[in-house]
Order: sequence, then C-alpha cells, then structure tokens
Amino acid sequence: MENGHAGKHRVAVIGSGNWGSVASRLLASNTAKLPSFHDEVRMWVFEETLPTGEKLSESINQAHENCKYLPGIKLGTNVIADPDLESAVKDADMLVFVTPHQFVEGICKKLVGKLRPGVEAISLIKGMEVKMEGPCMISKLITDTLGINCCVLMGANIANEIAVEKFSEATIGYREDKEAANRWAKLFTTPYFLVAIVEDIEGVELCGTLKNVVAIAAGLVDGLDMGNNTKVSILLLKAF
Ligand SMILES: NC(=O)C1=CN([C@@H]2O[C@H](COP(=O)(O)OP(=O)(O)OC[C@H]3O[C@@H](n4cnc5c(N)ncnc54)[C@H](O)[C@@H]3O)[C@@H](O)[C@H]2O)C=CC1
Ligand SMILES: O=C(CO)COP(=O)(O)O
Repeated sequence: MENGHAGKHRVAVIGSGNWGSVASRLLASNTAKLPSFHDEVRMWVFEETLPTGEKLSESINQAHENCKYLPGIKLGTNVIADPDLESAVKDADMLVFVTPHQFVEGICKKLVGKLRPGVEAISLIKGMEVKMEGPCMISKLITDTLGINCCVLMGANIANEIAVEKFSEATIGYREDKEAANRWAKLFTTPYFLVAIVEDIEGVELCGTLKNVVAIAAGLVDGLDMGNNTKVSILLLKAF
C-alpha cells in the first residue's frame, strides 16, 4: 500500500468516548514503537465544554487524558485531540471508526471527498443501522458511503479493563485484503491485547454486535435473580 508518507502510515481515530480513548492509547503505544507508523495518532473529538468552561479537546491536549470519558488514564503525548473532523483525517491513510453507531452515517457524509486516496478503515463499533430497507452493518455503511475498504475489530472488550492493561483478545474481520488485515493486527496487538484475523467481516461484526443482546438478557437474569440454569438457557439462545 503506497501511502505518500515516506512509507510511514498515519493513523486517525474518529471518536473519543470511552473505547475511542482507550483505542487511541493502545494505538499510540504501538505507533511510538513501530517504524512503519508515524508516531502521532490524531483523535477526532466531538467537542464539548467541560463544567470548568474548558473545551474537552484542549483539556485532552494539555493533560494527555480524557477527563470526561477515561479519567485517570494517560493517553500518551502522541495522541493529539482535534475537534475538526476534516483536519483530523486529512493526512491519515488508516482510519479507525469508534463512535456510537447512530453518528456514523452523518460523520461519513461529512467525509465524502475529504479522504486521501487509498485510505483503509476499520470499525470498532457495535451495532447496526436499521433502515426502511432493512438492517445495514456499520462496516457496509462506511464502505458504501465512502467507497473504502473497511475491516472490523470486535471482541469481549470492556474499554476500562483494556485501559489498565488487563488481558483481552479481539478478532479482526476482513474481506480479501489479508495484507490490510495484518497491518491492522500489527497496529492493535500488544502483550495485553491479542488480535487474530478472520476472512469474514459479517460473521465477526454480527457476533460482536449480537453478543451484547445476549449480555443484556444475562444481566436481566441476574437482576431478576433467576439463577444460573436460566442464564445458561439464555447463553444457549434457548430462552429467546
Ligand atoms: N466502551 C466500551 O467498553 C466498548 C465500546 N464499544 C463500542 O464503541 C463505540 C463507542 O462507544 P464508547 O467509546 O463507549 O462511547 P461513549 O458512550 O463513551 O462516548 C460517546 C461518544 O459520542 C460522542 N458524541 C456525542 N454526541 C455526538 C454526536 N452528535 N456526533 C458524534 N459523536 C457524538 C461523545 O462526545 C463521546 O465521545 C460503540 O459502538 C460501542 O458499542 C465496543 C467495545 C467496548
Ligand atoms: O461490546 C462491548 C464490550 O465488549 C461494549 O459495547 P457497548 O459499549 O455498546 O455496551
């Protein structure tokens, strides 16, 4: 993949909530070490004004911490918060989508015609867009709107645990382009975050999304004190 940056890939993260901040931290720890990536990770911030009156993006760039969505965790000095979407992505050839799913379509529409040629994307977003024509997976929404290849990364990945480097694993789903999937895996893998690749975007994305429906049902079982036998029925999808 020719990226026009003297061989170094540039990464931008679209989203800076709990998972977006943790993903940026993890990616920045790798870009600082791996020679094939530019150090800086640009993180698009949906701008908010904090109770102190300070802008969230300014606070992140000063403290290297997202005090609203990931308090108490240093992101790395090479994570740069940028409240301007166009500016955040303009130099990137690797784009990580990690916003709540309901904002993706609007974000993609703003990005049409603003991306570098050959840019690759990955979605960490759980959920789907439900339209009149039927449900649409988020990776397909990104590919269809922007005309770019989009892998997915999914797993049982509670962001706050990964933030404190508790072990976790995830799977990247890709279509045809194994080289791109391996590049994403290299960018995300750390000793505490193990990443595998599978040539099945839909399977990985659907499993990542639907497991949360099961998780809600399992939580209801706990809340209603229905017991472990009922929970197993839920996990085996027999009680639906
Ligand atoms: N938090 C977690 O442990 C995990 C989250 N995910 C997925 O990652 C995605 C992002 O989740 P979180 O980072 O947890 O979100 P979050 O709930 O922590 O943050 C919400 C984000 O949305 C932004 N936002 C608010 N209004 C907006 C608008 N109009 N347009 C664009 N952005 C807006 C907020 O500024 C904030 O950055 C979701 O799809 C979630 O399912 C996946 C795995 C783990
Ligand atoms: O899937 C998750 C953790 O594995 C979290 O997803 P939500 O943030 O949508 O609950």
